[in-house]
This record gives sequence, C-alpha cells and structure tokens, in this order.
Amino acid sequence: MPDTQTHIKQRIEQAHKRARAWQRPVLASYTWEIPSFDAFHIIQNTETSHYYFTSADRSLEMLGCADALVLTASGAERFQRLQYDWSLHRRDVDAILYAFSGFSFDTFVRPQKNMWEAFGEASLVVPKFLYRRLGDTHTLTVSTLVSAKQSVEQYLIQLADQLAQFSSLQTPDSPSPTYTQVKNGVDHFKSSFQQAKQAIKEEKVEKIVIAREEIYQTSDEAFPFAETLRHLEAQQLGSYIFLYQPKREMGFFGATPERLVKKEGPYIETAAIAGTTKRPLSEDEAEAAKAHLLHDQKNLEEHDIVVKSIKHALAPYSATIKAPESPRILQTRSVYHLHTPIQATLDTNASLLSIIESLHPTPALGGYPKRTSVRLLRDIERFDRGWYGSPFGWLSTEGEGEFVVSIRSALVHHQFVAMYAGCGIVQESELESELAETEMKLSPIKEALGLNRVTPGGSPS
Ligand SMILES: C=C(O[C@H]1C=CC=C(C(=O)O)[C@@H]1O)C(=O)O
Repeated sequence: MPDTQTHIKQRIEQAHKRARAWQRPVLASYTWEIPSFDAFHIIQNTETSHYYFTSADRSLEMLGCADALVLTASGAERFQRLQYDWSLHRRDVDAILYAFSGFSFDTFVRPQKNMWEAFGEASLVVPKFLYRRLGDTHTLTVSTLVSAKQSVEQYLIQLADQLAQFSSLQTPDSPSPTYTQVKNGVDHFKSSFQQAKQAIKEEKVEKIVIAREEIYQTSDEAFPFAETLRHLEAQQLGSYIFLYQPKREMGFFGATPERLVKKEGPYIETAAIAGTTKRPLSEDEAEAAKAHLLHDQKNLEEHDIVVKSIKHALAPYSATIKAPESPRILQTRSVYHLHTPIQATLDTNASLLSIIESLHPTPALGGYPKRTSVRLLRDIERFDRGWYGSPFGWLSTEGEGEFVVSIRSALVHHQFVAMYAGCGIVQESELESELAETEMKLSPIKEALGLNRVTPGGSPS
C-alpha cells in the first residue's frame, strides 16, 4: 500500500513539525478505505485494548484497538473537563477523527476497593487503529500522538509493525470457561426495594431506579469477549452492542436497547425507555401483552416521569422538541418496553457532552427528582454501579456522536463477571414482579455466557 504509507508519513511529519513548534504532543491521523473486516476476529486475537460499538440497526460498526490518546476526568465537572481537553486535541487534526467515551454512573467514591477501579469517572479514547463500517463503506483510521522526542521514522516503524500483526493473526481456540455464582444480589435488591418504597412514601422521590448485582467466578483467566459479543450481536437484534476493554483481563460490555442521545449537526435524537413486561413465548399472546403494557397505570407513570424529565433537560438548548403524545412498544428478545422517541433541534452550539451531562441519569436509571434520587442511591445500594447505567458511546471531532445507556451489561474483572439489572420503582411497585423483571433483564447476558437458555420470543422489529 505505497499510497497509504506515503500519506501516513506526511501526516506524521506534519504533526512532528507542529509538536516541535507547539512544544506538546500532537495527534496525527490518516483514514483509508479497506475491504470488509471481522471485528470480533480482531478482538479475539489481539492483546491490545479494545473498544466496540454497533448501532441498534447494525448500520454502523466501530472497533478501536490500542490507544493513541486517553483523556480522563473526575468529579462533578467531569463532562466539561473532558470536553475542554477533547476540544484542544481535536484542533490538531485536519481530518475527522472518532473517539470512544464512557462515564461512571456517579462520582461518589466508595471507600472500599472495588472491581471498577480501573475505569474511572470519565474517559475518552482515540484508538490507534479504528475500523469503521458505515453502510457498505469500510475504513481504517490510524492515529498516533506524535511528540518531538521521537523521530518520524520511529513512529512509522511502530505503526507498520502493529499493522503487520493484524494481517497475520492466528486463530487460537476461544476460551470456554464455566461459571460459578458467587453472589445473586437478591437480598440486597429486596432491602433496596424496601428503602426505595419508604423514600417514595415519605415523598422524598416520586420514582427511583434500584439495581441488582449478580457475580460469577470463571474457571478460566481469559474471558471470551469476542464470542460473547458475537452472540449478543446475533441474538439481541435491535440493541446496541458495546465493549470497553482497557486491558486483556478487564472489560465492560453489554447489549442495550436504550439510546441516550444521538447528535447530527443541530439535530438531537433521544428516547424515554421505561416500563417493562415480559415478552411472551408465543406470538398469540404478544398482542395482549403489548396492549396491557400500553394501558398499565404503574408502567405509564414510570414512563411519563422519564419523558417529562428528558424534555425538561433539553429545553434550555432547544428551539423545538418533538415527541408523540403516548408511548409505543419497543421489543427486545426477552421484554417489551414503553418507548417514546424524542427529537430536538438545538438553538445553541451546546456540545454533545454537555447535553449528555444534562440528561444523565434520566429517571430511567436514576429517579425523580434527579439529585435526591442519586443521593439516596448512594445509601441504598451497597455495591458500586461503576459504568453500569451510564453514558457510553462515540463522538467525532466534528461534534457528532451517539451515546447509549449502558444497561443489560456486565463487567469482567480478572476471573469475575458482575452483571447488572435495575427497575424503576414507583408507589405501586411490587417486590416479586420487580425481582422477576431483573431476571428478564439479566437474561441476555446470561444467555450469551451460556448460563441459561431463554426460549426466543421471535425476532424484534
Ligand atoms: C435499569 C434498567 O432498565 C431501565 C430501562 C428500561 C426499563 C426500565 C424499567 O422498566 O424499569 C428501567 O428504567 C436495566 O435494564 O438495568
């Protein structure tokens, strides 16, 4: 690929000159079209960090490998800090560049050590190698942070070596660990439920979303990330599939139906997804189950709080906000949700990250009112949510991007896998049905690990 090499060299030379002049490292990047590519094959066969995102309709797929630039931030200002640092770096490149980004649910630091320690409170990564498929167009972007301390030739040799490795990958057997449950989280959930109901009774909150953490120990040090994601992608149609794996032995992944926000120019698309019922096994019962959910007062109330709160969060930025009067049904493989798509047109040049800051957590994951419910959750829940229920997605140097709410997800930490599911609690909620709902919500991940086989209710539309 002589042309590609020449282009990469030119970009690195240019960045090198700037790095000398500006006395700081400068990003260099080059993108070219490549043939179609199996992202999971790369995840399985490389020891680097991996970042993965595919849209619910599978029209967009992104895989990042290794890190060119990692920005982190913490504390209450984490969204603005990350935005500020990103805006400095994004001026370095003349081409469009993409980054993966994820956040913790809360910035409250629990005193005890926990499995989420390596993830931090806010992170943005420009991968060294980014494979991106949009429709039928496949591209590879190579990015590197160039400093004046190293020569242009050294950068070129490193990149060429790494690229060569990708084209000569062996296919080792995928690990197939067995899993032993070490925590089912049921007792904690029951206690959270009682406390949530009490807080609602005392009118501290109208709604609060409590979560359950279930943990397994694996028999094998190597977790089968690629195989698990391949399963989720094939089975959880209509859900976004994501992975943030900073190290071989640590990764957070999931298959979420919930878009937090997509931004294209001034156009914002988001959605309220709250209110759930089991998807029946037979298609004959499907219509009755949908009709019941669409008219169930408890679920409608839970949902309505989310719609109102999202509209309220978007109002300061928006010229128009559009949403249907009543919710529709969103179906996943195991559940039906109440779903209201919401569109807004921005009348400010607010960044994607500041919109995310305003939205997160919506009452689909936190509660209403937002601050009180997040504060209450710190006392109620006795585990760290980490990145569960948080914004995860991609953004470009042009300010566009798409973030999901990272539910139906699991954390791999060495030989442990922690999976998470939550439920919105309102005044009418009942313990047994909420507990059953957490089971339904855990089932996609469990199924992907082979922990239980859920009979499919058909394919989602
Ligand atoms: C908190 C979760 O789901 C949220 C999203 C959709 C429906 C929900 C519900 O009906 O309670 C939850 O608000 C989860 O899956 O862990």
